[in-house]
Amino acid sequence: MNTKIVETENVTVSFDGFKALNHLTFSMDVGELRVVIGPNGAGKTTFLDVITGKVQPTEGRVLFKGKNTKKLAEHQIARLGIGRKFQTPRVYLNLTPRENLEITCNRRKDVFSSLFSSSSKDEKHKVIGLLETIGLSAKADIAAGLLSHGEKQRLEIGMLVGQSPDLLLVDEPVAGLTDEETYHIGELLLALAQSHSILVIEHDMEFVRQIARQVTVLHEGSVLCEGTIEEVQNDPRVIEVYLGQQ
Ligand SMILES: Nc1ncnc2c1ncn2[C@@H]1O[C@H](COP(=O)(O)OP(=O)(O)OP(=O)(O)O)[C@@H](O)[C@H]1O
Repeated sequence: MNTKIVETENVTVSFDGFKALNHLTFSMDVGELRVVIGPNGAGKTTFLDVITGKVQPTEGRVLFKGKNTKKLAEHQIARLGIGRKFQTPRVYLNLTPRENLEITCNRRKDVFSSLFSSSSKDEKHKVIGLLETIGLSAKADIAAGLLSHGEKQRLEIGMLVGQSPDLLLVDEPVAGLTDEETYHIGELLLALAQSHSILVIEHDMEFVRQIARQVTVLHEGSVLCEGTIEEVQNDPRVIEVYLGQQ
């Protein structure tokens, strides 16, 4: 059995000759929670784009659960078991959190049949469990548009989890959140990490300290260093290119 959930081997992504990723070799284990940090322009978003197939490597290869994703379209890679959370929440604001979750737990149906056909008992239980996990049971039946920014972020994370992905990619989930909301997102990711592989990109070092086990630092499209948060924070190279500027 392959113990790696995702691997990039010597991946380069060139945009008109500029290398956004430069011979990037990275891997993470099944079940791991990994945080990726790095200065602006280090290649963090491109790194997620190359994993999801939004961008093709110019050189090198990407493996998901041991399978080379080269020939696959973005939606096919998603179906292999990757859920991606973008920076801004993408939830249906006119629907309630419960309805938002019902739609995503039931991906084979379209939005209308999900809403107007009765869900099975199992689906209803799954949604109730997810509402609890994301801490929105008390707000399950109000319009999602009335939720705070942090609650919307938690709802979207719940929607991704409802699709039962093997790997969750989470891009800067706490940008623009209050300290309290940031803490809630951290606790949620830690709870989800007990049963999912999660890769988080983040700038907020307080948040990184809350959730991080293993940290990867990207710089100029390559891995600058990897280690525990203490190791990374004390690495002179990281202080020079990143932490010293914060
Ligand atoms: N489609 C593109 N065409 C040309 N250059 C690009 C493209 N996408 C990204 N780049 C460049 O590649 C480099 C890496 O970008 P990327 O967005 O991956 O960095 P990042 O680490 O996510 O930065 P930030 O922290 O600011 O979001 C940047 O210099 C960016 O300008």
